[in-house]
Amino acid sequence: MNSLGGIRSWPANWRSTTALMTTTESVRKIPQVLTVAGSDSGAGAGIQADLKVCAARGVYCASVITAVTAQNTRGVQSVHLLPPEFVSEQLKSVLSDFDFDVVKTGMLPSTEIVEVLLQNLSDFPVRALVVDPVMVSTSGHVLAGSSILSIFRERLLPIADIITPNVKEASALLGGVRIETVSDMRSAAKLLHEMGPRFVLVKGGDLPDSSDSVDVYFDGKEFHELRSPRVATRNTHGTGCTLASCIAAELAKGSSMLSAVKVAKRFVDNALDYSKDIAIGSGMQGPFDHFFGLKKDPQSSRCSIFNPDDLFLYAVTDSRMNRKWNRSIVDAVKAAIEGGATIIQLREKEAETREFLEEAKACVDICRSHGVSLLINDRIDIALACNADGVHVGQSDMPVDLVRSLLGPDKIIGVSCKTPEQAHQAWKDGADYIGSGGVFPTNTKANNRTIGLDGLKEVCEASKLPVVAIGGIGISNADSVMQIDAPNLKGVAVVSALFDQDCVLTQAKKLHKTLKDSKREI
Ligand SMILES: Nc1ncnc2c1ncn2[C@@H]1O[C@H](COP(=O)(O)OP(=O)(O)OP(=O)(O)O)[C@@H](O)[C@H]1O
Ligand SMILES: Cc1ncc(CO)c(N)n1
Ligand SMILES: [Mg+2]
Repeated sequence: MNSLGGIRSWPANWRSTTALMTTTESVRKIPQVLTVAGSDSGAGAGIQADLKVCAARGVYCASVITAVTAQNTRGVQSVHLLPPEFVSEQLKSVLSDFDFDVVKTGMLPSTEIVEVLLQNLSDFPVRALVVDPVMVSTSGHVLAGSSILSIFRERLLPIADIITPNVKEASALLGGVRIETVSDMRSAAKLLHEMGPRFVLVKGGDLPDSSDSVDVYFDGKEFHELRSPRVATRNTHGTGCTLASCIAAELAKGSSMLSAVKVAKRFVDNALDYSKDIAIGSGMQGPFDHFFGLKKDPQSSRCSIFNPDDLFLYAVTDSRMNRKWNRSIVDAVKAAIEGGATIIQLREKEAETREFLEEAKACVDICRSHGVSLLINDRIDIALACNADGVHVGQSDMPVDLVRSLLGPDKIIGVSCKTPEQAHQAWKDGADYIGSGGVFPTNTKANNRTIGLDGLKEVCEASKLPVVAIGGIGISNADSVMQIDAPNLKGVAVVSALFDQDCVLTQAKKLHKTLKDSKREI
């Protein structure tokens, strides 16, 4: 938070105390969020959504209620504001007792209620503040009138770490500017950032005529467009509250802001998709199910999300080669990382499951200690069992949308694609990157059609996802691959060039240098 105390080290290395705390025998602190918001009797949005999201993400959530709404899937019938003094009693009660990592605000329906919130936050400083400036429900009902605009602009936004207005709210905060396109959203995010919040996310769920659902994130320097296919469903009641609470929950677990926002967006996508056909209530704004991922352990999720630049030097292991050179997978992986590999994939086609699992666990430990992500080829079961960072699948392996639903929103998924159509499908299905090739002929994969540099370029141009090139790439031709002039081509994946060699470390270093040099030339 900006002026109310708390820490100021966003975004680089902020970690909640919870994430850093070691557990002792008798005390285990779990991440804690406080939501200050309105009650929705239909339980799709407001306090009820916040509680469900935090529970689904493995985070404790306390709730201070600012208003009670009579609301269902048809709309808001009535709103009852709680007396500001009583909101203050609730705030004092929990803030003096709990050790919150993050405070998230939703419906703050009057200036007086914002005043008591500000007073309590200055009495009890918290580590981070997420402000969802709720003003109008998607059904069109006013939840906080224009009287709150000036205190929002002057006193609440400047102390927020992130604000998450939808397009109507962004427009209201900016005095009524028109926001009808993604470019308008970018301009709005920039202007809102000037009001003082450290990060801005303008949500595009309600943007007219867009087939993708696009949110615009601005950190004061760079914009990120977070884009996903729009889910065709009437069950979108509470998406905004869900997104902001999920951001708060991820921050409480120790995520950086951009990771938190990306995971939250994917959480909303997954929940909407999972619940698109459910029927609750008779109106046009149905709620959705936040617990689609109940089977998974949210606490075990990684703190940092996929960084496309990690595809730079992508090392893929091969058991035959390791046997030939008489080295273990673990030694091969260690040497590759020491030589500069930026991501590792274990590709074990013949290994016994038990043996593979043990090796994979050992590799996870090595990779974690070096901050390098580890993916498993094809074997979703092994990836889950060893808590790898993700998987890489081929076109005839398990479908990517199913892999995504099994692994949840925060694992990395890569998919091999030879054509623009496959690349588009990979994006639609929720992959994080594509591997494209074989670029050149290779002995590693027999009978594999090569696509050449032209084919690679065509796939890169069609792909909304970052691309890593694969197939017959080594020190002699890596430069020609990197020179194809595609901004989303992030690196090369290699097998023989590293592992069918006497010294993996030396080859990795050489290849890393080659890639660095060719990057400099581009
Ligand atoms: N049909 C959809 N498919 C995919 N994502 C969606 C859809 N509708 C909304 N979203 C996403 O949900 C999040 C919330 O966006 P939205 O703009 O609807 O917020 P809001 O209007 O504040 O929500 P609420 O409906 O709770 O008032 C955003 O990440 C947005 O992109
Ligand atoms: C109580 C409440 N808060 C927020 C929203 C925004 O969706 C809503 N509809 N109801
Ligand atoms: Mg909406």
